Amino acid sequence: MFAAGTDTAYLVLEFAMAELMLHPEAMAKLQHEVRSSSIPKGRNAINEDDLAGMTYLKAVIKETLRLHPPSPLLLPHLSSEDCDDVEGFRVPAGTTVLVNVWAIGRDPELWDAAEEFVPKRFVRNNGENEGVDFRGKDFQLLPFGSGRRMCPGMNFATATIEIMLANLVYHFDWDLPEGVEKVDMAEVPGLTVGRKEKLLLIPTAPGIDHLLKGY
Ligand code: HEM
Repeated sequence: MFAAGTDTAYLVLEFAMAELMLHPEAMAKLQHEVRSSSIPKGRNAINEDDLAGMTYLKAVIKETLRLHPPSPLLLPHLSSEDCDDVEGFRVPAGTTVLVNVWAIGRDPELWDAAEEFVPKRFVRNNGENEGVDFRGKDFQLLPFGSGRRMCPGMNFATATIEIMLANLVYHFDWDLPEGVEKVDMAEVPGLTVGRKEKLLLIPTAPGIDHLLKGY
């Protein structure tokens, strides 16, 4: 499960990079936030200590998890008691229940511009992160599930994705390979959903001034 969880974190990272390639204004905003952070002298990579103020980075990851939850139906659950009325349905004890968090994340009754990648929906006017979170309390955003069986790797996974994404956009600018016009967002359905095509991108170092500023 540990290896599977780590692979899942890479899936999210790949979807985040793909969405950022499709939305250059979001990539520019993220790079601005990450490259404006002050990294202590003698260190040239972003680490966990630098992430606290990076609200847009966190919003990009939340928005990626909203549109691309890697486990779109969570794991199967079993109802332990009779539930007489769930939106007009009776669910007897012992029923296998699948929760479609992919559909909930794209429900236009719950989200404005539900199909669009809009990270700033998770940033408040004062620059802090918007209250809706994926920690299992807000039922419109459940990429890690909710309750007793929710993902125990959530904090590890999000910290890993934040650090990897921050460093990728801090150190490099990214382009599509020659001849490729647009990132293909086709997905492979399954218990976990990944991208159909591998994401191929070309990194270029944008000048190293921002890396050297601490030296
Ligand atoms: C972005 C990355 C990840 C996502 C989106 C994710 C999502 C999930 C989901 C949806 C579940 C099922 C929850 C439910 O059915 O209510 C789950 C279970 C689980 N996850 Fe993760 N996971 C991630 C990373 C990780 C990592 C890194 C680890 C381990 C270090 C991990 C360990 C587990 C375990 C052990 C369970 C089973 C918990 C149980 O059945 O009680 N996951 N995860």
